Amino acid sequence: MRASQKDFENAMNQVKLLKKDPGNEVKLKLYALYKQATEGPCNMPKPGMLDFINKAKWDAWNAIGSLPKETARKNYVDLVSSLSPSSESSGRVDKEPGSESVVITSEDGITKIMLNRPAQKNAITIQMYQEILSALEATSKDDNSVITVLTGNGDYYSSGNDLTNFTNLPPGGIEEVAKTGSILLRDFVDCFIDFPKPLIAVVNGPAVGIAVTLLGLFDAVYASDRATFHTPFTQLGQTAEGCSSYTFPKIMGPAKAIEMLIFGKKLTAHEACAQGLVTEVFPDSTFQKEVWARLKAYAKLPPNAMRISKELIRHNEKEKLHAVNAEESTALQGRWLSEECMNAIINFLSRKSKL
Ligand SMILES: CCCCCC/C=C/C(=O)SCCNC(=O)CCNC(=O)[C@H](O)C(C)(C)COP(=O)(O)OP(=O)(O)OC[C@H]1O[C@@H](n2cnc3c(N)ncnc32)[C@H](O)[C@@H]1OP(=O)(O)O
Repeated sequence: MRASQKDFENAMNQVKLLKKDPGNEVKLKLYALYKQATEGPCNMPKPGMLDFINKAKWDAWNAIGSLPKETARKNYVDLVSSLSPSSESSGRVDKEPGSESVVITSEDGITKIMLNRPAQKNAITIQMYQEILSALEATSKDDNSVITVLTGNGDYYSSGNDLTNFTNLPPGGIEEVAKTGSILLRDFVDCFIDFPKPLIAVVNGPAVGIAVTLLGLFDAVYASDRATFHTPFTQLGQTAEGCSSYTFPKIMGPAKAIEMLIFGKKLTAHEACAQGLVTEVFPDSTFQKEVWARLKAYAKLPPNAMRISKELIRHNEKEKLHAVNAEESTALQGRWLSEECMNAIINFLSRKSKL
């Protein structure tokens, strides 16, 4: 059966109302069929290899070859209807409660900042960096907030930087991404260096990259025995950040820090605790119960005494930490433009069909 122009237009509207993201592969198929149905065979010059998104779109469209417009229109309508059970097309586009990527809650003097992209292992997007930064700024000024906790929802604490942060190229290209990324990274880490109240990491599962390095700036790190600590910077053509080039050698000595930061050795929770990166490890079965009971008790301690003690312990290091952060952010800006880094990201994203 043919699909009419009206069917095609309805299908286009239905796509906008889908509640669930159909995933990149399906979105590329939809794009390609739409272009074929409206313009015919691919007529655009092939985008450059670093223009990830446009290249993926071009590849998808070009792969359809000379499929007739009529057939592309029908395939588009069929594909949309396979994605749209009747409950999907009710027209409501409200966000489901709890669907935010960063969930911030406050109770009993504890501000909890929870990374909430469990399906992506809590990989941190640009928007999430900004939201965490704003939450830290707000909670540092909130008199009702005594301690602040960063944790993850699901089986991971966080898989670190979302590697697709590098693929959505603005008009200024990869250079602009590297420059704005470096500024954001510096501001983000500065905020952890300056945070005035007790800052606790509740590491509920594996941690990767920046989720690990930042731990050197926390006041206590409680980990489930399921957690692991992995900084595969060299494998990604990147370099250390989060002040870890300074804090890790101080915490665990240069020999152990180098194994992690240069060679990408992954530590278990017990190993990280033995190295001084983790304060205490708990069995996963009782982790949440034990840790939150302890944090509730800590949050009842006199807040000003805790704040002043933190200042006494940390203030001598602050200037040094800001300088290290600036250096690391500049080094990474250069790394993000390197072939080593591009190839590593392309490898990850192609493995995950994200290109
Ligand atoms: C402003 C910029 C600041 C930058 C600061 C610099 C920071 C640097 C870093 O943090 S470097 C570390 C970067 N992270 C990684 O290299 C980890 C990459 N991910 C993995 O290696 C694996 O996904 C895993 C080991 C975390 C988990 O493996 P597995 O259990 O096999 O699950 P999947 O791989 O199937 O993952 C499920 C789902 O999540 C997506 N995903 C996971 N991590 C990331 C990520 N870091 N970036 C983007 N997407 C990620 C993965 O693609 C899967 O998605 P899919 O289901 O395929 O749609």
